[in-house]
Amino acid sequence: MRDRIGRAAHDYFAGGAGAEITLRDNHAAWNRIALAPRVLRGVGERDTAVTLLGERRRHPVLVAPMAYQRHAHDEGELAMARGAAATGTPMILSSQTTTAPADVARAMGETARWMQLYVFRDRALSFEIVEAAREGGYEALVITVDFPLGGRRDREIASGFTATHPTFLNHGENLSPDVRHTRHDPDLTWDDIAVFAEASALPVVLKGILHPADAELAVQAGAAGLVVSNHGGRQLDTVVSGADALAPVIDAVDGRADVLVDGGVRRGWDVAKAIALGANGVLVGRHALWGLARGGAEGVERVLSDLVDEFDSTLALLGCRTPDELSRDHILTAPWA
Ligand SMILES: Cc1cc2nc3c(=O)[nH]c(=O)nc-3n(C[C@H](O)[C@H](O)[C@H](O)COP(=O)(O)O)c2cc1C
Ligand SMILES: CC(C)CC(=O)C(=O)O
Repeated sequence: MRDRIGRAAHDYFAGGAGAEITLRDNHAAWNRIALAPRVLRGVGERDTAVTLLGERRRHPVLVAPMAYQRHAHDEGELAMARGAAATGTPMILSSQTTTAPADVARAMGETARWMQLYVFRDRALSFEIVEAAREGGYEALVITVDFPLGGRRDREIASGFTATHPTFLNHGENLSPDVRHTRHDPDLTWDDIAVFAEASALPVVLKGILHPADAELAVQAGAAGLVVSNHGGRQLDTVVSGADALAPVIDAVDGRADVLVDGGVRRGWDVAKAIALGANGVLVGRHALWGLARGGAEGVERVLSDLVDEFDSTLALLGCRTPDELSRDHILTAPWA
């Protein structure tokens, strides 16, 4: 993959904060959960559909927002959108998209798209994103709340990635790590959330919640959903994984908002574990990105359809016909953990 996309882009995509302890743990944490199947339950007829933000979706998987996708493949976000749409997978478009939101919206067709929002010091830039979300028929605004500033990413610093494909916001200038990591508004607080909710007139999802007390504040701030996430291990090293943070957040939210989770999701049984713990949906980041880098839209489609097929067969093997039938009764702390 390094040969295909270059070392700097590879290390930007693959890398995490610090010594990447959290990055490694994100996938390992799913493997610390063991599954406890039930048998003889008549699972011939199954349906992977779930309800997310009040809408019925074919399955619980979404594509996570990821910046600079043209550095992974020439067709960037367009190919990601086509691969996602082919599998009925909602895509969350990054604020740092290298393709115009309107073009991505067209490529998504009937499949849902959500827009991710970074709140910059220059609020006008953020309102441009909100406007693009409205115009492109995006169905939710995903405000990322774990980025007061960029994490210290040793691998990225060592290889010095500079984003050279223009984003729809930066109107052409190259984005060095210094610019990338200091444009965000570090003074953002809970009070600001309502402003963007109002401006967008869209349901708001807060991405980057790990603490149950913050989950409570998110509900009080009017969030329709939240994403339990450590930003793919890219912000603060040694923070808890999404898998481990999930259950306390679900208990705190107590059904008042949708709860999604991300970090290290690669297999159908990872998805099943998230749903069994009580999540409504799961975001997939790098797993989809490597599909894009390997094979464009077809690569994305393959990765996502394999993941959903594997989730479907996991349902059957756990004795469930629908995601609703998954529960904490199906999971144990792994004896090997
Ligand atoms: C290359 C890359 C770029 C990312 N860009 C963004 C972004 O623009 N906005 C955002 O909210 N999260 C961003 N993230 C975080 C992802 O949305 C997601 O939380 C994370 O990748 C999930 O972990 P996983 O890659 O292990 O699936 C990015 C992640 C990666 C790997
Ligand atoms: C441009 C960055 C802010 C995108 C991002 O969220 C990341 O690299 O993790």
